[in-house]
Amino acid sequence: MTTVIKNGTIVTADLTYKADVLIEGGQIIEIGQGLKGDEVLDATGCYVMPGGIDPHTHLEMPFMGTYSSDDFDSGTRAALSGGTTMVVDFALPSPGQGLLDALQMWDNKSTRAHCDYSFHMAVTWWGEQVFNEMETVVKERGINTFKHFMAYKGALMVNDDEMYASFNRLAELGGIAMVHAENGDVVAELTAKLLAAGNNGPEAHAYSRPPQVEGEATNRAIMIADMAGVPLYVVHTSCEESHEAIRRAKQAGKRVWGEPLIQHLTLDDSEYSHPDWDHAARRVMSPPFRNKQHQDSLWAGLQSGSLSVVATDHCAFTTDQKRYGVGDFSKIPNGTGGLEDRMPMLWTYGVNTGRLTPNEFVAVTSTNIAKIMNMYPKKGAVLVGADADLVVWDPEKSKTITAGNQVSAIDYNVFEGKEVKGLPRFTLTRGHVAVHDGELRSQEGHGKFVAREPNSSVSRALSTWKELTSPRPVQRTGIPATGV
Ligand SMILES: NC(=O)NCCC(=O)O
Ligand SMILES: [Zn+2]
Ligand SMILES: [Zn+2]
Repeated sequence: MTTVIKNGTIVTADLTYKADVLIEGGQIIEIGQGLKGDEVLDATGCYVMPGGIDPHTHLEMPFMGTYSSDDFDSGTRAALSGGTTMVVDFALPSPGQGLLDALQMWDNKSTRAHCDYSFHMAVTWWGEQVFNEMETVVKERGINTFKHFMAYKGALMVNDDEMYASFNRLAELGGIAMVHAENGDVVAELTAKLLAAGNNGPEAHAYSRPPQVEGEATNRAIMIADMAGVPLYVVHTSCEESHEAIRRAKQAGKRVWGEPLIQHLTLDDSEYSHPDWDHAARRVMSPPFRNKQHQDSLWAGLQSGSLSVVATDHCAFTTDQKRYGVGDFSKIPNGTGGLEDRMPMLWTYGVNTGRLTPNEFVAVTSTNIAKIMNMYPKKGAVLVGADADLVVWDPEKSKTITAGNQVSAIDYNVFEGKEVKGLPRFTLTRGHVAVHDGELRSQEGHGKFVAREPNSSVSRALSTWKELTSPRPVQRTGIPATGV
């Protein structure tokens, strides 16, 4: 059985051209003119692009006394309905739990996935077991990215010595270090001070995490990664202070990537001043939403290439869950949704405004992610032999985002009321048409785990450079005798 996408314009990270795409066995088998297939998808007036990859999701994640409400079933359905065909979720050991044990839990949850997925591993504590199991995770489980939380003190946070040890181990294994960059010690102090002063509403969450805590931690992580000789990926870059550190590092030749979220690009901190407690609490996430100047900085980063990808950090809690924090903002589960809306929101606010070209859109939503995480061109490409994870994008199709029509399991949407123009006509996951003219036809369990090899070309280049420039003893003649 073959499927052909006809009459569309292919848009990749570097090319735009008219051609048909023929698919068989879940892969692209031919690209050309006048192709024929058993099933025909008409892409007239549409762009045929690599499906979106969301490199940062938390599906059914145990966090702050509860579980995020979208699981691998509803979360991946939401992804597909918005044109995202792959998610990379975080396997998160609780402190003291082994990495392989945690991975087993994520393996069990992800059997319900409707689209392909992969995992990052989180390092939430440090010890011999973690050191040893990292090798198995990389070499046998196909996971090459490891996240470190510099915030959430007393829960997930790791200290500098632990981070340095883990980064060194990753450099040996050919992996990539990731960080949630906020200074957790300072956040804890500010939180206590705000609560003591009676500042307990959701707006105080933002006061407790100013841009400086993110800028400081980003810079610290960059320097530690440089000393360990490991590439670094900074998740949810939300402000100029963090972007500036990344920009400076890149200009100095360091291997660092920054990941803004669609929420930080399009929603600002005025949301926390809303008179309705629920409205503000639903938008509590870390880092918090920032002001317009920070947003401009993030957009400029995407345009110039100092920031590399756009994610969601999808970690959706219901209003009831958010209410755990009534009277104490530090108990509001941190996280927002966005899986379903990332692609249409970025197209509307990025491409339709002229901030991004369609090719740049593909780069930051898919291709750059596949390259950084070492799964290109299986994913993130429209090429013969690539997986047929594709979105047929109708730039004229529009809708108003509303929780009433969303796939996500929660009862609100942080983008409620936003008009988006640019939506999928078809979304294909390994050739299966999961969205057909707006109708969701996805299949539970269709999604497969995508293994990612270590030693990407960037990792290899960096280790070559570090080896070449490593400290060496000076060869001397005539060394004096030791004094007595
Ligand atoms: N970002 C957030 O607030 N929640 C999800 C966990 C994390 O990534 O920090
Ligand atoms: Zn985080
Ligand atoms: Zn996250």
